[in-house]
Amino acid sequence: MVPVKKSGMIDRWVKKHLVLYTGATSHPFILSIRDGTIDFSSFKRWLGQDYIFVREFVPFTASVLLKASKNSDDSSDMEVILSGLASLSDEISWFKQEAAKWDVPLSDVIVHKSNQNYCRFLESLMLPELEYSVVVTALWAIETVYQESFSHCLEDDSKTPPELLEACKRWGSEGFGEFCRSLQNIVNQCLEKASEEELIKAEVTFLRVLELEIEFWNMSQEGAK
Ligand SMILES: Cc1ncc(CNC=O)c(N)n1
Repeated sequence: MVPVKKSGMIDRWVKKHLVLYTGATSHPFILSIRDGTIDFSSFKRWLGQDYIFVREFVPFTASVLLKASKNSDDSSDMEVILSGLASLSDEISWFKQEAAKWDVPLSDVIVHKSNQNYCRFLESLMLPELEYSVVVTALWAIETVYQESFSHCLEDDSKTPPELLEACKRWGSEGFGEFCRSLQNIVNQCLEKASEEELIKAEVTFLRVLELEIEFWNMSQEGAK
């Protein structure tokens, strides 16, 4: 049997699933920020819901860190994931400040169904039996969707409202892009060593993240349904 070449798996998956990937990274919600037509009530809805999501994302990232420390032979994996985890502390403070600025009461946000589904998915990935290769793929995908999305709002010809620039820079800037590329290298290395079964699980997980991200943007744009 001819062995399947597995290097650069992420690039290949992105190409293979380009329609879904673009659906998540150039969603109408993001395009409405980019062209300045966004309805601020949508932004406020996103803000309140994303704060809830990020609070759940902290233990998820911690669980990936734990698996990196046990499973990876490369200690730099742990350092990259730790830096991501550490930056979430600042991110939570930013959400609180931003919410105060926009009069979004974070204490009584009603968790929307799409957000609940996403948080439940994160919980399922925290189970100890889930392989490091699968969960680090999810981490990469979750971070990269935000990176690519918000970077569109910083492009030269974008008309992003000044009030939203800080949010866009948080994820769209070069620094966060560098972090996502480091994650991508980790994932590619991991997948080179993964079994065929793990590869399939990781690809399915990648696709599920894209779907959940699209649903999250839909919810932000369309409101409670
Ligand atoms: C729904 C969603 N996906 C990805 C991110 C980015 N990661 C951490 O902030 C996020 N904040 N929210």
